[in-house]
Amino acid sequence: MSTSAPSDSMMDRTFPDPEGATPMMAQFLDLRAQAPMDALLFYRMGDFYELFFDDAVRAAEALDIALTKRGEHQGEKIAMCGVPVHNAQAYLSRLIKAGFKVAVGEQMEDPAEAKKRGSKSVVRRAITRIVTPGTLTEDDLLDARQANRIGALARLANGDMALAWADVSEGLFQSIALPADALEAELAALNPAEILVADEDAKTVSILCPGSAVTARARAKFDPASGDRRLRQRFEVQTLESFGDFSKAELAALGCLLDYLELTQAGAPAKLSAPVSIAAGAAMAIDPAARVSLEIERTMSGSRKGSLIDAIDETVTAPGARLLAERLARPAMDLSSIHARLDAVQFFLDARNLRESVRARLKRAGDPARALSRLCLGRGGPRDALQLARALREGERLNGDFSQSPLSSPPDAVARALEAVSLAARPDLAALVQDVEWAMIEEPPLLVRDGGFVQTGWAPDLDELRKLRDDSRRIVAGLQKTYADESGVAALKVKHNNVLGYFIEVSAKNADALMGREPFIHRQTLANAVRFSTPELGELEAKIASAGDRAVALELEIFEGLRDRLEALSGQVRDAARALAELDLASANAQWAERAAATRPVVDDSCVFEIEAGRHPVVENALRRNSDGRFTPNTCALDGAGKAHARLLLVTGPNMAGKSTFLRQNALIAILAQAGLFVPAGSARIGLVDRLFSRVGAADDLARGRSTFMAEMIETAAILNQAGPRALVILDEIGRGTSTYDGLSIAWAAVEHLHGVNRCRALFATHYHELTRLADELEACGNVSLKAKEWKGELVFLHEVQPGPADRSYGVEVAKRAGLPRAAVARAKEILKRLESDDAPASALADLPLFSAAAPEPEARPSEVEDRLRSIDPDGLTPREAHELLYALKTLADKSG
Ligand SMILES: Nc1ncnc2c1ncn2[C@@H]1O[C@H](COP(=O)(O)OP(=O)(O)OP(=O)(O)O)[C@@H](O)[C@H]1O
Repeated sequence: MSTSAPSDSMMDRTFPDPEGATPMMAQFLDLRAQAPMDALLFYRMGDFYELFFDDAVRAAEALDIALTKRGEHQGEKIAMCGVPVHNAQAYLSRLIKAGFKVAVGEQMEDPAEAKKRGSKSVVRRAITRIVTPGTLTEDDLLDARQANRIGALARLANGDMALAWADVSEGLFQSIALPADALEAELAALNPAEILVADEDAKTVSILCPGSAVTARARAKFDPASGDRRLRQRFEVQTLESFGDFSKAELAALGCLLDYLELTQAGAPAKLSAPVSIAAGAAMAIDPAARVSLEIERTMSGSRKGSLIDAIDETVTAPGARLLAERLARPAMDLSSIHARLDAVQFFLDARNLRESVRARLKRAGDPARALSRLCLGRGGPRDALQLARALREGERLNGDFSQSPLSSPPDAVARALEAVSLAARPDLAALVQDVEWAMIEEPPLLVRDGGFVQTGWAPDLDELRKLRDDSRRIVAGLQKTYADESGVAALKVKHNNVLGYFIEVSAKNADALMGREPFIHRQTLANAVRFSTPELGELEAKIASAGDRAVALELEIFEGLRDRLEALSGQVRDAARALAELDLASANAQWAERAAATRPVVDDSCVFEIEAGRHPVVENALRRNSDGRFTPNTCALDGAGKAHARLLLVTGPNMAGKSTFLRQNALIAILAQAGLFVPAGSARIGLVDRLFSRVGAADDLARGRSTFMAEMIETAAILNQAGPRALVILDEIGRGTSTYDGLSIAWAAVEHLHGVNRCRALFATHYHELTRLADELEACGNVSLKAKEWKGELVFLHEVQPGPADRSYGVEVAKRAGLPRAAVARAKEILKRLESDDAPASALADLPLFSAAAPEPEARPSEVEDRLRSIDPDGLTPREAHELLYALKTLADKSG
């Protein structure tokens, strides 16, 4: 989602002043002045949201709806467009996706109320919400399996930085103080839908976060002291110390974020958990290039299909899937939590029956965290409340399943999650769940507005009103027969509409039978029908309407009561929702481990990286799907200390032999292991990796005006400057985008630097065979290569990693496989032979005759005359044009002649 397009030009807009405006237009302009300039204003008028002036022009274009005019203001017609309220969500969604924000101006009173103040008075309206990409809660505006984060980046005058973020749909509220070199990695991990920055940082951040809507805020909004005050007020504490130790920059970022959330929710602020400060270094830092090239959450082309997460995700709930994404975005650095998560997966792998019952129960649990947020924001309906109760009920049943299981007690992480979903330990919540389940019908409506969701038997008063309403309706239905008998018009019908209420309708030819006769009162004559009312129908109408209204009001009251109780227990509900997601993720990873023969990694504080029979889950899946044979597992052994194994391995081998796959699979295994998940390998031992760098696959970074080579060098520079001894570095063919000698020298120097200065674990794939000599000179540098062999003149890749360097590169054979014309392949072989036979390649090239024996056969190409002839449409030519064309063709033929 990119918002830069609309929002850039939105800030420069102006709206007319209210001088001489009609009362309604004056009210519109007043609301318009209150709404942020970068938002469109939806102005509620009955069943429509109307947009005026520049808002209307932009919305009509973005939504492809009619732009009309309505009255005049200061002598100019007012542009207008509108969207129906009942369908507003769909339009909102399109506008948000197109990068707009929308301020919603609602009617705050019944039009009848306004009339009481005088016939000219305008219905009171107020902005109740500003819909922005980062503050959505509605299911149909959100991706169920993806978190929706809003971030705020504070940069203080002394250079200190912090990032704060919230997930309004889940209530999460966190911050982290950032060293400058961690900014890019943190932003990439967060991947916010919207990010708030000070005006002057907006440009830079929109480059760093190309997928996020960047909202510029005044620098004054990032003030640590007012942030501190705002937070204390909001969370009703004297000091924030009990929540953690926040840096000034964190207070500035959290404060700005809270201010914006309050602004956008217009006085009904999102229910947020108390802020949590995340320690810098608590997660493995993954640089943005690595995140993209490893295709963790989505592929380079942007789809989830084909990504790591898509290959391993076996979760059965959306919150479980979001938790998986969160774990992969921030693999942990804390050994005890990694081990606890792995214990949970191991438990579910062993306890197959329990795993199945957990998964079956969770499938019914839905998305309680998002339902709770909607309810707390006053946007939730009966369906949300019931879904939430059902989720909590399933949690309770899970406790029952576990207590009946003959297995030994579950590991800590599972036991804690079970405790968090135990209703037995929470009597208030248990009572509430029971009440919601009782009060609601089996399939309640989405919205609370029209009632009809409270179960018969729950509230006697409600039943009474409904009975009154239904009895009256039955009497009305009975009256049709009575009136037909009385009037002798068998075809007489009792009908209902909003203008007349209940009425009698007869055809024009039967009207005389009722006209002027008691109790019938003539009301309307239409072309084919005549309508009558009776006092009795009028009375029943009033009774039904008032009983119906009172019944709906009572249902709303019941709903509000349940909602208030849920809100009061929101902390417990949120913990339970999180625990259900934990159970989903652990059991899902066990499910995947069983299917994909993944194993439990050993993660410790050593510096080794020992993967035996490792696989790339995505490539393996693709091979299986296309029946392209089996994935060849490969072993990788590194040791940061340079003792047990090499610290840096040079990986050589032909193109297409599997070098990039080998590099990537090892990086992915490190991420999975520290995320607390099983890994696709025979066995794995991983000493904690604090930073993962990867430069695999060249890509232009046109947004930043960088060529492929420049982008590659910037990323390589970042690695050489930042990688510490705990880092894992994956480098693929650096130096390729420049001349051979330049490239080779850069690659050479990079290997030496990584080996001697960074002293980190590294895999370095290269086409420069000269580099493999470095293994003899550097004490902790080794060679591995991917096997290939020639068989009956064809190249066969074995995809097998073996010790030692590759003997040659086979590039020309790969080109042949790719379909390079035969003549070009022959020519390439010829050139290669010369180059390989000579020590000085430049002179070898100079010797090569420009048109050698292997000169390519000219390929038959259509002549210019033929091309021209093909482009002619004979039926479309006038005789004169045809004549001229004939001459033109003749000239062409003579020229090429
Ligand atoms: N271990 C493996 N087992 C089976 N097939 C593999 C394996 N590794 C790679 N392949 C197959 O080979 C293809 C090419 O792999 P990869 O891109 O890793 O080669 P490469 O050596 O990096 O090539 P280049 O040097 O051209 O970038 C993959 O798409 C996959 O189909």
